[in-house]
Amino acid sequence: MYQILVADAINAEGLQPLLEYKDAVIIEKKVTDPEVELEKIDALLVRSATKVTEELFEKMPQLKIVARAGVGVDNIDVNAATKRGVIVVNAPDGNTISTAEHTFAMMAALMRNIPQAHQSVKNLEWKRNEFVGNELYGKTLGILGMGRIGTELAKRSKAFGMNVQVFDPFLTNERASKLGVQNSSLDEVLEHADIITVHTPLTAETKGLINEKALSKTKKGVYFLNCARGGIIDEDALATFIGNGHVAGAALDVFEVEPPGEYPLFKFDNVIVTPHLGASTREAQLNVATQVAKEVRMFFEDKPVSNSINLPAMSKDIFERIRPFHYLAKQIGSTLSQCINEGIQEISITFSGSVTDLETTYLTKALLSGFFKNRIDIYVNEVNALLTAKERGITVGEKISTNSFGYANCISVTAKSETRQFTIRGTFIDHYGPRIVYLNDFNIDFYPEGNLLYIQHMDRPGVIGRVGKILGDHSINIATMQVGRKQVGGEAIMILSFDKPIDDIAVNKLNELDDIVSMNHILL
Ligand SMILES: NC(=O)c1ccc[n+]([C@@H]2O[C@H](COP(=O)([O-])OP(=O)(O)OC[C@H]3O[C@@H](n4cnc5c(N)ncnc54)[C@H](O)[C@@H]3O)[C@@H](O)[C@H]2O)c1
Ligand SMILES: O=C(O)[C@H](O)COP(=O)(O)O
Repeated sequence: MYQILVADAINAEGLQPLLEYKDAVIIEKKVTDPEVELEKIDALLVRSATKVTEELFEKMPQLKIVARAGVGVDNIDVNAATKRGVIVVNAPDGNTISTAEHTFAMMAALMRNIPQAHQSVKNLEWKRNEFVGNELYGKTLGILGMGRIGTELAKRSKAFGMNVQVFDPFLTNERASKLGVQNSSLDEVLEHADIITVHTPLTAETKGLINEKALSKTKKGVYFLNCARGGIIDEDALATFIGNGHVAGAALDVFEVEPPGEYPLFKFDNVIVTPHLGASTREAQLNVATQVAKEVRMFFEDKPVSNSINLPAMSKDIFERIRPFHYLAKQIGSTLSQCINEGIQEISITFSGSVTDLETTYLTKALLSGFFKNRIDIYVNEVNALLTAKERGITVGEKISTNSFGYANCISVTAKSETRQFTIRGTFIDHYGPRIVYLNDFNIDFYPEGNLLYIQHMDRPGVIGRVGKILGDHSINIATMQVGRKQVGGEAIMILSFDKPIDDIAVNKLNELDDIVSMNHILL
């Protein structure tokens, strides 16, 4: 009998597929409840309240699946789950509409002072002049993160006559024009928007996306909304800019620490808040609970799950054969994604040599999952990679070729954006491991792992030395260095690897060097 622990408040009706499952027993208790025998639990169902940490995994040796009844998995240590072979599933689209509607409601309430006016009338006051608001009509809404929720919010805002300007590094102009929004840089949105709302996942990259520097680029009188995750807008910086009158107000549904307790932003009348209610509608809760309950049941019935975040659906035997290429494909995808920081329209993958004996479609999906890692919040894996690409308007092509460029096997990938194309090739060499052997027209040879710096530069005497000196001056030890060039004195590339992450100050110094054309920090 499988023991399923429902640790957060999950809609009971949605749990029906599990309640009806004769091989399972449902326990509705917190993970901290002393009555729960954590060591016997097979499946864990959570929302955002329960933190599923490495420490918790250690206490749950029988755990096989964690299901998140919602989108954000930032409360789950997915790497720790993967290491332990625990599958993680979520419900990516069940609460999209509810969250977009909540964000819209917060925006309208903020612009018309509704919470403040409501409280005032209930205090037996009648201060009509104090609560004069602003129309949404004609205002520019800046959306940072144009995924599912950003897109639904844009549609609603356009219906209210707003101009919508968006920043999402992975959005193509073609898709933006289909959605009727203006595809812009972060700075353009910051400079022009009257209201700015964030809808990215919380990742290392988006933490503090709106910080003091970003706030100082905004118009005086700008409004901010955060119905995504606490921390995307730096709360201290926001408090400073509300305090000095630059930011006219903010509406927040999420906080860096939840519940936030004594909170500096609460002292401002022009900050309105809700307790993480974005997904709290009957419809969304029924949707997400049903989705995850079905997924968990499918998993226990040995059927493929569709919103799995971290594990492939295949027999152990086949997985062992494909594993080295699976790793190579993922690293190629992730390297490619970090080398080309713009919206991609097309990804073409060509397999050649011995790898063609294997299930190449699975490798294509692995490559895409590497590509989407850090770009979107749904931890794309082999199960949902193609669908995700389709949803993002990316055409994916796969073919087999007899040309393996002299290697025993080769995976060659070309990504096309609106302005350019980028090709990367990798191979797996027995007893040696995965290698990237071609990068954007240059032959090269490096191990795709760790902290890397990809530098495009001019092949001039002293460039390598100057790079080495700057890194040395910042006490940064170069572990390996590979160089490639097409002709003497022409364009060249360098791939450096480091034992530990390199700091921004050193990267900025390197960027100042004359002969450096461009630089990408790659974390694999
Ligand atoms: N308040 C709530 O109750 C609630 C409910 C649902 C989701 N959320 C939060 O909202 C987030 C977004 O949800 P979604 O379903 O729209 O996710 P999504 O994955 O569909 O969209 C996220 C978008 O952010 C973009 N992005 C990633 N990094 C970026 C960056 N640095 N700058 C700009 N854009 C970037 C991605 O390209 C993607 O299009 C979730 O991650 C979750 O944390 C909150
Ligand atoms: O990421 C999500 O799905 C939302 O933040 C909802 O979180 P909740 O399930 O705790 O309401």
